[in-house]
Amino acid sequence: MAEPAISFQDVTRRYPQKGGAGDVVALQDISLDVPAGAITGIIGRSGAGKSTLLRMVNGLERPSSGQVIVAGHDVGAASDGSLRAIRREVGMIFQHFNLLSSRTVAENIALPLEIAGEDRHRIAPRVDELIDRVGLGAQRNRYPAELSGGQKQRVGIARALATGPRVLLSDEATSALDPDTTRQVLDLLRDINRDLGLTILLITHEMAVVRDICSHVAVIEAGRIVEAGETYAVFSRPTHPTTRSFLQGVTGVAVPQFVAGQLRPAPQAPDAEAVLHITFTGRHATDPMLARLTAERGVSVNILAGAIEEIGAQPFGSLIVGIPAGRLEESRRFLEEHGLVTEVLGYVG
Ligand SMILES: Nc1ncnc2c1ncn2[C@@H]1O[C@H](COP(=O)(O)OP(=O)(O)OP(=O)(O)O)[C@@H](O)[C@H]1O
Repeated sequence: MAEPAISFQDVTRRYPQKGGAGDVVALQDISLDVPAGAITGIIGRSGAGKSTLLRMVNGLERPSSGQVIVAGHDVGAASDGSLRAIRREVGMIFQHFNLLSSRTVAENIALPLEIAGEDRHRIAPRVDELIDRVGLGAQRNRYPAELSGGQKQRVGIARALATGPRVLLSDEATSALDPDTTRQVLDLLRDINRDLGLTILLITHEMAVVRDICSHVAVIEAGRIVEAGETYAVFSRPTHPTTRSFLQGVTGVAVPQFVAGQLRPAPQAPDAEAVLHITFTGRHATDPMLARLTAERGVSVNILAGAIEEIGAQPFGSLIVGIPAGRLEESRRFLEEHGLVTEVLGYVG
């Protein structure tokens, strides 16, 4: 396998509390490889440790123990000089854009080049190229106050790309934007990833962002990574309750209210129905397996909720169905043998 762009190795970060009340453990024993050239999402709730993790990549935070390796450098152990070199390799964009209000679009984008001591004559053409890249030709000489949120984030992206980094960090970059603008900014990030081969590591609390652009995902909860892998695999077979709860919002299916109120952990009556969550993935996503279950095995299937969507370019379907409890095991075996993933949510009756 190719060398990861970023490697977190047994990283722990503690913050001492005032008054000697013991340490806050923001991150604990984090080990994670971020593949080069991919878009990786770290998803977690507020306070889970996302920002702390992201800020370690450019040395804004240092681990209490463990190592963060970026492009072969141990960031936590880096001297000020090598930290400057690492930061040229790592761009960052922010939820609230962090633009300088007294500078125009072009001047904001030029800033990192000026700081890096780039030759004046080389700055102008580079800024033009970046403005083109993010589609802000008409806004070149405007000030941040004259821009929409989406335009401001485009400036942020152009500025982050100015020094030609290999890694782009995104700190909730679309959280302050409306859904349409979010879509456009995510599309831009995906184009940049594809065209420049840039590694993107983003943090978010929205699974829709992960679904839409991340090839890899890690779920963080109370300072620990509870699940990680390729997005499609994690969406297909989530193993941790936190992942499942994040997925509920984006896979479009929830147990309907009239069923949820009656669900029990075990069947009570001889004619009870089992409520089954079925995930259809990859080449099986559009197979008519439920029709075959009925036709070939004579099992009646009661569809309660369902949706089919795309993750990456692959179809992904979720259905919630009712099946006679007495036929449950046989039906699950049939569906699983044909590549579907099933989970029993409970019983009605
Ligand atoms: N400088 C600090 N001093 C003390 N505690 C801190 C410090 N920075 C972060 N923490 C604590 O570490 C934990 C993780 O914080 P972090 O900001 O990384 O979470 P997060 O997932 O990014 O949350 P959010 O989505 O709300 O920004 C929290 O309990 C937070 O209170």
